[in-house]
Amino acid sequence: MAKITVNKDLASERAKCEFNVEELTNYLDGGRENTARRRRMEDKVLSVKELRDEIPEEYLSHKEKYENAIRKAVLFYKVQKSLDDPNQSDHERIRNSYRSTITSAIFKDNSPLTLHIVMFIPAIIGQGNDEQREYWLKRAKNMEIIGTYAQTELGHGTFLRGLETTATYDPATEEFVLHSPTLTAYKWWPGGLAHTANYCVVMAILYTKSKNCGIQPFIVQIRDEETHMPLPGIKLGEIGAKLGYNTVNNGFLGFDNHRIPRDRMLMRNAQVSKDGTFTAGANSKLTYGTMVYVRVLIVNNMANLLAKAVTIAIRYSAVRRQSKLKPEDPEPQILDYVTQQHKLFIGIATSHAYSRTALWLWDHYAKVTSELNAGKLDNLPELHSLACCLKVLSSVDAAVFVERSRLACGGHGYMLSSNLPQTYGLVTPASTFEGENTVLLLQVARSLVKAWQQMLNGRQLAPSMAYLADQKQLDRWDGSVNGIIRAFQKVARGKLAFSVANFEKYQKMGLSREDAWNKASVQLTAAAESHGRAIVVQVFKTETDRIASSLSPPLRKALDQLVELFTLYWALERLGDLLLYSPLSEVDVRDMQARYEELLEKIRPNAVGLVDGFDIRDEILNSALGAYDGRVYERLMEEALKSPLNAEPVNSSFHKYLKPFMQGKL
Ligand SMILES: CCCCCCCCCCCCCCCCCCC/C=C/C(=O)SCCNC(=O)CCNC(=O)[C@H](O)C(C)(C)COP(=O)(O)OP(=O)(O)OC[C@H]1O[C@@H](n2cnc3c(N)ncnc32)[C@H](O)[C@@H]1OP(=O)(O)O
Ligand SMILES: Cc1cc2nc3c(=O)[nH]c(=O)nc-3n(C[C@H](O)[C@H](O)[C@H](O)COP(=O)(O)OP(=O)(O)OC[C@H]3O[C@@H](n4cnc5c(N)ncnc54)[C@H](O)[C@@H]3O)c2cc1C
Repeated sequence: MAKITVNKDLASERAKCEFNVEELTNYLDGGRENTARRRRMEDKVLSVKELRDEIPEEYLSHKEKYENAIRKAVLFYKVQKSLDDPNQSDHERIRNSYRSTITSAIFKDNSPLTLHIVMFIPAIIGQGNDEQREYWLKRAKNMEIIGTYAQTELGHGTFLRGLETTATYDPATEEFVLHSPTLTAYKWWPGGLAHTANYCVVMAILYTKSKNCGIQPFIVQIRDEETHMPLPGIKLGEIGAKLGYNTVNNGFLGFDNHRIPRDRMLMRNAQVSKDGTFTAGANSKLTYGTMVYVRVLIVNNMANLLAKAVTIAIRYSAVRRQSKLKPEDPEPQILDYVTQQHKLFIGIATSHAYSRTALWLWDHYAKVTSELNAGKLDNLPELHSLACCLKVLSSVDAAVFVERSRLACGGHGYMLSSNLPQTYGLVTPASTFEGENTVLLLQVARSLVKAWQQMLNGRQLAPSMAYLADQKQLDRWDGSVNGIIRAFQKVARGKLAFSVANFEKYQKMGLSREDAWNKASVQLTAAAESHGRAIVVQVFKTETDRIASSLSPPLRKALDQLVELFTLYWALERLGDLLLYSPLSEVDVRDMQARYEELLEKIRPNAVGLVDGFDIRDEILNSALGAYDGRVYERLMEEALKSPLNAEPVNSSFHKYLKPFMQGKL
């Protein structure tokens, strides 16, 4: 293997690191064997040269980007399949891949098959009865058919009960008639729907015996399996260029009285019999299960995308020298500016926080799902609330800290060759898709208000809300991590109590329950956000303590510093709340600020080691600024030279427009 020359600043950063980077990687992967397995997979995928782009994607046309993405998606799927361990259960396969970011090496803007894997197959698993699973899963998993999840419409994304697509049962032919009565009823957004999928799970309002039976899932063929032409009665297309996700092939879909057989309604929960009799499921919200699943996955996805962005920004900050700290000294590495450390170290800590939280949530999801399969529904509301609030917080934080990583790279962060703009394009839609964040916070608030009433009635609360029942005030400020976690719980409790009081006050003032809720909703969403913060700091601390106990002291120390930094960062961000709801004094604030600055200083020598520990390969980072060797300027120039405009010294537009214009001839 050719020896790589590493930028000397990066090399000296690596020499300074106080812990063993490989040990950190193994910790993040969940063990040495998992690291080895992940690397083997990456080696294998990256050895396929056809999966690499000859021309940077950004110089392709919209159409070429899609065609190139499909070419790679097919090949990538085959390589992945050849590495698959058939003995793993679906649950193990997903859990074991939580650190896999190899997809990013192939697609800068995500794959057109994402929705097939992430929603179509899970919808069949979650919504299909045994017979339907048997038939459709085999076809979907073998890629004999490609599907997506078609729920959102041009007129409605959030309000599912307001969807306009109808599925009307016709007992005479034992068929459902799918129809889009208006333009706003067109399905709009589903990934892969435009030109990739030939099937989809369509969420539509079921009518049988002239009754609205609510939203139900239907598996619908939309294109011919041979010719790929849209079937009669189906209008399909692409929705156009977007901020990101441009290779995901998001599409639109309209139905003109399109008929499908009765057995195409996914009938795990609710059923329609041959004569049109509707049997409701145990809980109508089980129909929303696919969304809960994806919300859980998003938390992990956010942690991985943030790890990528912060790796790029930290390495760049070690290489980049700018300005002067002291007049007599040379220009320092920008990583030596404490403001730069403040911008970036929180990104490292946040990626760890959500990576831990995602695993914790995934295990909780798996437990509740197996209960649901056994007919026990008691823990569904808590799971829904947790998935909503952790999806919201992880997506908001990832978007903020990815963008901050980009800004921290100055002008070069604006270059597509840094891969930071595209990474932002991948994190920011997560605040919208799978439930718009404000709307999901209102769902969390709804569950908190309910819990509050249960507490007042002396009933036991779900574990993640149990802290609400602790009525004891904090008698003194405890600035330890555990002390701050308790203070965050007091903040969440206090804000909830305040918003419930206002909600009730508005009703007493004569507002209807709905109007009072709307009027109190800014406070309610703030209480929901605080509840989420309390959960994340607590899970981050307890899970790190639990898993890191057997690590070497230097690594343990570095992880404890990240947990403390994360906790202090949010305490300082939420000073107003803490001053209102905890016995925090001005002196305590000064102490916290001093400790925060001390932590930045302690983390500084380990910063490069910490991001190296994420072990994200250059091919996955795809960044001129973030490569392992730190050849930032050389790579920026190499990438610049790939611009098609640099292929010729004089562009034809000079002779056509500029020259006549400058010579007054145009
Ligand atoms: C660590 C392990 C991970 C490993 C990872 C492995 C690697 C794998 C690769 C992963 C890649 C990751 C992902 C990245 C790519 C993602 C691509 C995504 C593309 C996007 C797709 C989409 O966006 S699909 C469309 C999504 N749409 C939405 O989310 C719509 C949002 N709207 C709603 O959900 C609802 O309308 C609503 C909840 C806002 C309101 O519904 P409704 O009006 O019907 O209800 P109410 O408000 O009246 O509430 C009634 C009652 O129901 C309860 N409830 C609501 N929802 C649920 C639910 N889902 N489950 C359970 N209960 C629910 C609600 O709380 C109320 O209860 P009450 O008791 O009455 O209070
Ligand atoms: C990249 C991307 C990929 C997507 N992929 C898919 C897909 O594969 N399949 C699919 O079906 N959908 C998909 N979607 C659609 C996505 O799920 C919706 O955009 C999302 O659910 C939000 O709905 P909306 O766009 O209708 O927003 P709206 O609900 O119209 O939201 C607009 C504003 O109104 C506010 N608002 C709405 N309702 C309330 C309320 N009750 N209280 C307070 N405020 C409210 C929101 O907070 C927001 O500020 C995708 C979207 C994106 C961006």
